Amino acid sequence: MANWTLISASPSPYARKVRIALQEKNLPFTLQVEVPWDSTTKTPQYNPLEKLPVLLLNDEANIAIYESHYIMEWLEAKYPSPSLMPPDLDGKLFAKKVEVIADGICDALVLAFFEKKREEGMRSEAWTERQMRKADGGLAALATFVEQAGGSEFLIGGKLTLADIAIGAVLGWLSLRWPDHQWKTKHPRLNEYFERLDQRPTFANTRPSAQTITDKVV
Ligand SMILES: N[C@@H](CCC(=O)N[C@@H](CS(=O)(=O)O)C(=O)NCC(=O)O)C(=O)O
Repeated sequence: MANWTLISASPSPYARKVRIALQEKNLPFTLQVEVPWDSTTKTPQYNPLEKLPVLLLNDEANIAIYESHYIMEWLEAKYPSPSLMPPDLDGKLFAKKVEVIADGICDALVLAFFEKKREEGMRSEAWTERQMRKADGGLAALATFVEQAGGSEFLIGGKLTLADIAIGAVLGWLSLRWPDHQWKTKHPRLNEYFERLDQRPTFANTRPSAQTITDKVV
């Protein structure tokens, strides 16, 4: 096993999925915490898209794996046990669909977050409303999935999968970055599912925290 490094950011919901998966699969790694929005970040050295998470294999090939859903797929393919995917094809595809929605909520909220950082008079309310609408639609979909799972601890097949990790990551980030968002009130069962999931040790020890962005981003 090479000594792996995960380039992460303290609030990152995308990186948190990978942190949880690496721990659940007992794969040791060093956490390298960065502010990807500052010029100090190392991400451009490894990812042409200049985003984290980036998993550095630090081996002779000096391979960098990036894009969180791809890192999750890569880990599951290379280190299938313990598995973080349902055993059946439809279950696997559903878990990936849940990740698409969870990541999509994050994508929309990141866009809304930076729109709000634009100078007065430069912000587009219509753009922000569009992003918040996508996030609310995604949250409603996740709430429906949780309702359909009938209050079970895990979304699919009675065990932890990618679906739970993706949902836990977005809801943990929402709680940190959008504390006034009313999703907990609007979707109480989704919140109950999240609160229980977030007690799992690999969730409890990867909870997001705020970062200070120094550079002017927008
Ligand atoms: N689709 C990517 C999104 C990753 C992403 O947006 N990362 C942010 C940091 S965080 O939002 O996760 O904290 C980033 O590196 N942004 C820098 C940039 O977009 O230039 C993934 O899933 O890995």
